[in-house]
Amino acid sequence: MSLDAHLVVERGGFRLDLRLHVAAGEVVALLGPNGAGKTTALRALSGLLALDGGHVRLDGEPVHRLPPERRPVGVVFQDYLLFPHLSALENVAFGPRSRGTPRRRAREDAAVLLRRVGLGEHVGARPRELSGGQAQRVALARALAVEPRLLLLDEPLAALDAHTRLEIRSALRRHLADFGGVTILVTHDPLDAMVLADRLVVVEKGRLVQEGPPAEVARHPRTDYVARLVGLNLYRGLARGRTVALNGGEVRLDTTEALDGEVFVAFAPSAVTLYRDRPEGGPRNRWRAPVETVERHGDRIRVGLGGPVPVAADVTPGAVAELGLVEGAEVWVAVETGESHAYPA
Ligand SMILES: Nc1ncnc2c1ncn2[C@@H]1O[C@H](COP(=O)(O)OP(=O)(O)OP(=O)(O)O)[C@@H](O)[C@H]1O
Repeated sequence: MSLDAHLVVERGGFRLDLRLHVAAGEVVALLGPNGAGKTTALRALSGLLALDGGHVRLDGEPVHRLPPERRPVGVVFQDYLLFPHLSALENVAFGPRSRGTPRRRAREDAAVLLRRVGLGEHVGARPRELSGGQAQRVALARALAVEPRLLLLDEPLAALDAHTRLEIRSALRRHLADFGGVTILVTHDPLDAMVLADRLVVVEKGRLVQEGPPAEVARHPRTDYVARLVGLNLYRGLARGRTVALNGGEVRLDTTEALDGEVFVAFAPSAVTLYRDRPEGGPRNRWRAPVETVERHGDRIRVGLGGPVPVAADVTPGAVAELGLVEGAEVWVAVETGESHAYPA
């Protein structure tokens, strides 16, 4: 079971042009900023939007001319779209019923699926009687009930509170591991993507800008969006040996990799140290910058700095007081050489 798709869709001034090749059992997360075309891609795959060009093939068989209800595709929508007047069991049995499965068989299969997602006790419940996490699992069971070859998940955990999200994320991971077809997941949450996906596909302005295993993408972001997503500072600069000139040479960074030419340099906000006074040592990897933002980030404080090379730094709450980190204050920025790495642009 594999997916081979070339999705070309025009919507007003927007054009999606995206190629996707996904192997059986593989989970691909589609990521991208707002308006990048992720939902458009899912809708085109499910058949809710017609293609203006390209194709969708499952196991080599073209399905893009089939109406949505005849495609071997299961969808979990962001808000689940469960039928409010039907029980959990009837919601799950609905798809197979409308595809011609006899009522009794459809209900038996639905009961098995609901047990599998841990809802054996709730088969008779209406959606309003279910918690967010339970409704999410009904939606997943409903998508799996049509025995899809392609499973599409649109922000499947977005409607859940943080605690439930954690629990459902691990449950979803187990269900996806058992699913033999192709899964495509749209999410804004980097953690969902990192935990659930085998491969990330990043889309910006309707085009693929980067793809790869989550760890690889996280280590080597190629766009500002990806860098922000994985919480790294990212720059383009000119490398000569182990030194990279940023912003035309005003700021120089030493890196562990020796390279020549255009490179990306990435480092985590935790690799940045702030000082009130000029730190000792040579001229590299330190510069003066104004504080622009100060925000809580987990148990650290993330400080946004302007100046020649805008940078995010993570410091302790104590450092904020000690260094007087308020908007407009000027500090010295130093980047730990061993923690910044460079790779060809
Ligand atoms: N019904 C529509 N008619 C015309 N253009 C649309 C329509 N829906 C979306 N678009 C345009 O298509 C583009 C892609 O939208 P899409 O919803 O696919 O993005 P997305 O990546 O899913 O964004 P988000 O993360 O905000 O959900 C946007 O630029 C949007 O303006």
